[in-house]
Amino acid sequence: MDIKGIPLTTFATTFDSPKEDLDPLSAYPSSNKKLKDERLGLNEVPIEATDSNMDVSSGGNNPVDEVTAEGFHEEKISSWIWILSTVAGISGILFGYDTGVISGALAVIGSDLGKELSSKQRELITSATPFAALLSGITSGWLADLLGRKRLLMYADGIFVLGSIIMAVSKNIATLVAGRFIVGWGIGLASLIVPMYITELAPAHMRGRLVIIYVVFITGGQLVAYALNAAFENVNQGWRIMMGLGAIPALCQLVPLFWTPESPRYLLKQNHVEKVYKIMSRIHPGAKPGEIAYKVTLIQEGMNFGTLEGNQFQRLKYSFKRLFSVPSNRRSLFIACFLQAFQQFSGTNAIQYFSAIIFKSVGFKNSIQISVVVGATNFLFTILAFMLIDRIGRRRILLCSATTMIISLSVCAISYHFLELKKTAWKYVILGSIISFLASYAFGIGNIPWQQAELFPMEVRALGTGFSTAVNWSGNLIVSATFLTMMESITSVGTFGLFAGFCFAGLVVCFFTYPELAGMSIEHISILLEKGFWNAVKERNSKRKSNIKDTY
Ligand SMILES: O[C@H]1[C@H](O)[C@@H](O)[C@H](O)[C@@H](O)[C@H]1O
Repeated sequence: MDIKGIPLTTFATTFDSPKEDLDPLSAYPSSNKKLKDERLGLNEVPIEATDSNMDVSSGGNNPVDEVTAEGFHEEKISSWIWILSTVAGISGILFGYDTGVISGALAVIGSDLGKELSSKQRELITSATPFAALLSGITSGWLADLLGRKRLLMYADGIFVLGSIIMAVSKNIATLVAGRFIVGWGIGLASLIVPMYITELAPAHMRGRLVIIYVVFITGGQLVAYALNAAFENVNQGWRIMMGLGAIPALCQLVPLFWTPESPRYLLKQNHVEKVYKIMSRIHPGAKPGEIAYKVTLIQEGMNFGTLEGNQFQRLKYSFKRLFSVPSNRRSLFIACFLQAFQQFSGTNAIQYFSAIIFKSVGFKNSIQISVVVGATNFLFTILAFMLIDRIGRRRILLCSATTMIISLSVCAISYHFLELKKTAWKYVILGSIISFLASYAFGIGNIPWQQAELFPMEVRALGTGFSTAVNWSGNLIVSATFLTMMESITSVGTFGLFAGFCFAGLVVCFFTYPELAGMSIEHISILLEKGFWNAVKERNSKRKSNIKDTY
């Protein structure tokens, strides 16, 4: 038996393990911890050919002996990985579009649903989407393990289409709320699955960029929505078109999804080794068959196989137990949830969703057009993060961007103080500080929390990211539902000052708990977190100084 011409015994002879001799994926018997750690790069030595990893049977010409940790970085990666990440990322358009379009739609809906909308009804229509996303995030993690990432994404598209149609044809408030709820359910599902799917597919050194594709689509979707809000401002029943348009990206994604493969890590969990082998060979066209088998082995070793036996309920129970009982999993959960909370409590969506109202209230006449500029800033700086994240690293980007967010929000709060003293020129400082806040936000905390799946080992990944996705949507709901009330009760100075305070707390916590994860294989991250937050941070800082890279 062999895989693509590589005798499976190649790997068995490597480790002298008669028990596992027919399975390349058992090339690293768990008992041989030192050797396994070395092969996984945990002993911080580049993997080099030694007598013990040479294939004697192939006359010492084993492709494995040419594999070094550095070698994985320099090999050719096919453009297919970009196509797959882009197809998955399209869900981001739906997320961004549906969260961005509502403010414009509510502004023009008038009495089209029978009578003028009250504030309570507006709130209900707005919050139905984040509320449903929160519920689906928290309840659907296990579905990603049961049905697979790809299939669930296809269901999410079906849900989007249904929700968009219901919203477009709604005749009363209840139907519109139902449509918004259905769309929100799809958004919650997609925001759970897409980052996980891309993370599980991506080679370590480009994972940051590939996951950000999703956020580029989110912010792109928001920008399109703000532009349409401005364009449809005076169109009779135009809000129906705006809502219905959401179905188009969903349909555009559904078609190519039929040809998209399932996540290799999910397939491995289902024991579809041959399929994984094919996917990996396509992603790494330059790699030799032995190198591919080696990569697969590394992934499988890190996935802790055999622990997810039993029926669905037992597995869920097991995952749940492991998530909360294993210290490194708890740390992963803390970081993932904290980053999502930091993102939302920075006040970003209060500013984005209500930007037209904010700018109108400080004295700008063309406030809807200015909110398009706000959306464009978010989009452009997400693209900048996309270009730089794998080079600069997540931690450095995060700490820098959080610092400029704090400064921008503080300047904004101070400017409101002077504006209240009737010094109207300060409105330009408010505009500048809000744009600078969003630029810094988009460059760092706007995208890094969506790297969440890399924090969790396979056995708890779906559940863990389900929780952190739910934190994102709860934060979104709380901040957007309380922003206007806060502006009234604690004033604009107090509100922006409070967001600056949240960001300061976020910066401090990230400094002590969030290690640099760029370039690490996802199987290593939880092993790193076993050492504790601060030790992990220190270890990765010193590793980056000595420029030690990781394998796939
Ligand atoms: O990462 C995204 C992005 O930053 C969006 O602009 C924001 O509206 C979302 O809430 C956030 O999750």
